[in-house]
Amino acid sequence: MSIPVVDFRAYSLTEKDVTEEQLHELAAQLKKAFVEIGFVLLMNTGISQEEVDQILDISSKFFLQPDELKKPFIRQSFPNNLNHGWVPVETEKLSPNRPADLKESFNTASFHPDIKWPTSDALKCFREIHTSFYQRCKELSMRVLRVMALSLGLDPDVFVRAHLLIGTDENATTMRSLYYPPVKTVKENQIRCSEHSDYGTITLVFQGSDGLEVLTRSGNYIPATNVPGSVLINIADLMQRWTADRFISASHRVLLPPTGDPRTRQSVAFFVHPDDEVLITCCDGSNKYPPITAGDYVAQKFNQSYD
Ligand SMILES: O=C(O)CCC(=O)C(=O)O
Ligand SMILES: [Fe+2]
Repeated sequence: MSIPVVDFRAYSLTEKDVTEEQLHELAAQLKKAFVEIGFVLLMNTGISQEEVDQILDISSKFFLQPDELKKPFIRQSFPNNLNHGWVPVETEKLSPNRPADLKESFNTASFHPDIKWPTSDALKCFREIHTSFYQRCKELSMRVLRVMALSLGLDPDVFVRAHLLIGTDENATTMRSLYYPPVKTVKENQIRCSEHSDYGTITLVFQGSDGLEVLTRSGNYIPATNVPGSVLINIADLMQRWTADRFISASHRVLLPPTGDPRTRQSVAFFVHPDDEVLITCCDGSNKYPPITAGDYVAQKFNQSYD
C-alpha cells in the first residue's frame, strides 16, 4: 500500500473555470483516499516548490540562531494567542509512551497587531514569507474542504462555512514550521515525532526530505515519501468525528535517522481547524460521537500534549 496520488490541476489555485464534472471526479478520488488511508498526495495544487523552499529556508535561519535569540518569541508569551510562537526541542509530548519529541517548531497562529516578529537583517522577510504562505495554504484548504463536502453528498459549502475565521484568534488554525536537529543523545524510546493524529479537520504537509510514516488500516507504518512540488493532505480528528469515521484520522510519526546520520530534517504543517464556536456533530445524523465545539476539543488536546 502507498499513499494515493491525485492530480488537482482542474481545481488548482490558478484555475478559475472548473467544471462540475471535474469537481465530481476529484471528489471521488479524494473520498477513496480519505476512506482507505486518510492521506492523499496532491499534485499541481498551484503552490510551487519555490514557495515551499522559501519558507523552509527562512525557517532554518530562525532555528539555527542561539536559543537566547528565539526566547522572545516563545509559545505562550503572546496573551492574545497562547499557541503562537517558538516551541523549543523536547517540549511537546505527543505520545504517553515516549519522552518528548526531538523537534523544534515555530507556530504561526496569530496575525494580531500585538504579535512580535523577528526583525534582524537575516530574518527581515520572516513575517512576510510566513504570512503569505499561510494565505496560500488557507486558499488551498478551502478548495479541498469544498471537494470533500461534495464527495459526501453534502452542501458543498458546509465545511467552508465552518472555517470562515481562519487567520483570526477565534480559530485555531496554525501553520507550524518544524526543524528536527542533528540527533546526538537520545532517551529510551525517544523519536523525532511520536505517533499521533492531528487535532483539526485537515492538515497540509510540505516535507523538505523523507521521514514521515503513516499507519495503514492493516496496522503497519508506510513511508510518506517526499515528492517535491506536491502537497500531502491528511484527515485530522475533528473531521473523523464529523464524518462519523468515514474519513480516518491516521496515526503518523517521524523516526530517528540511522545511527550516526547527522542530517537535520524540516517540514511545514498547516493544521486546519474550524472556528472555535463551531459545534461538531456527526454529519450522518448518528451520535457516534457526542457534539463538541472545535475550541473545546483543541484545548483538551493541548492540555495533554504540553504538560
Ligand atoms: O514533520 C512532519 O513531516 C510531520 C509532523 C507532524 O506530523 C506534526 O507536526 O503534526
Ligand atoms: Fe501530525
